[in-house]
Amino acid sequence: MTGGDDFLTPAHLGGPPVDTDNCAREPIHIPGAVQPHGALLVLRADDERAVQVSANSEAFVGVAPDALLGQHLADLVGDQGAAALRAAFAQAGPSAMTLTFRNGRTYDVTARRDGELLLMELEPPDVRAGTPALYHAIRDALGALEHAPDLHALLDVAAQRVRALTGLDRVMIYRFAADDSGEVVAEARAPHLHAFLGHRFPESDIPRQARALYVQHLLRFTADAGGGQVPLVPALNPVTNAPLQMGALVLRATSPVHLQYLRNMGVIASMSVSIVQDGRLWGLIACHHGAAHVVPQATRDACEFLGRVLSLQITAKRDAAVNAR
Ligand SMILES: C=CC1=C(C)/C(=C/C2=[NH+]C(=C\c3[nH]c(/C=C4\NC(=O)[C@@H](C)\C4=C/C)c(C)c3CCC(=O)O)/C(CCC(=O)O)=C2C)NC1=O
Repeated sequence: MTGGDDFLTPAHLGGPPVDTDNCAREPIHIPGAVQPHGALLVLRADDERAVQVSANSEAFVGVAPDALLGQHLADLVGDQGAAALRAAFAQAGPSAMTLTFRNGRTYDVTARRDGELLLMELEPPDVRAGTPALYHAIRDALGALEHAPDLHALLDVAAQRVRALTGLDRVMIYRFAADDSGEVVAEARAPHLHAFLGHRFPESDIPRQARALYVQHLLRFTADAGGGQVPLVPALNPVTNAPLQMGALVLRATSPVHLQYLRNMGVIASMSVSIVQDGRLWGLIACHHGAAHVVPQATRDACEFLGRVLSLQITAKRDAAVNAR
């Protein structure tokens, strides 16, 4: 996804307010801000020096943006950390690691290269990362998905297992119809919550640019729908002279329109994992929580993995049903 004339100018660059008439053109991939539970550092690949950072950098790495811009990778994480990051930046996709910064603080870091830029997303470390309990939960979920007898049972199992893995209040399987409206076709929820199962929602609830982004990037997460957002400094990336492309970033600030939608539903934290079939968004694993909550990196990665397995199993169940005729 790029900027282009089919998107509005971002609000932080003087664009118009987003409303129900133009929200399908909201440039959600270039919000120019991150969610406050993490921090973003962007370095130029050529010289490994910081060129754009989130305004909350001092709270994370102990250096305010003005002093941080221009600093070298090794200044931030030492030579050993820099070597680990170089190996990560050389990978095709994102790499997850835990690093201790020069100020003595340790973070879960998601590192990736995007063209001429090196991106580092910092989040508070996850105590469950790499624990046997997480691996057992993933392995058990895999087995349950593979042994589901039909599509209906498969979707129920997926909702139950993601809820068990994350501890979120509600996990739904949301299936898109041909007209891109959708229906909640499976649900695992806390007993005190009313059911969304069987409810249908209009196409506009997940507009076209969001659906397009979600085919490319399989997981998005909002830790606190009332938590505000932290701008990038400077607003435009000095290497590209354009807004930073943030569609792949888990810290990407969520559309304010969607944040209002979540608050109206009494939902404070939200996560969804794409279910993709034949290159099209078949549906979502849509998760809600009634309080601000950070789903840790390792748990998010496990949910994204289960989403990929679910997509494959849906294909397998569909093909089995066709062959059984
Ligand atoms: C139980 C049913 C149920 C439904 C149907 C549901 C919808 C839903 N909307 C989502 C995203 C967005 N919606 C809008 C815009 C609008 N939404 C509207 O209703 C109108 C007012 C509107 C504009 C006029 C935008 C810009 C985004 C992109 C946000 C971003 O990625 O930055 C997501 C994925 C994100 C997530 O996981 O929370 C979900 C899962 N979530 C549920 O639980």
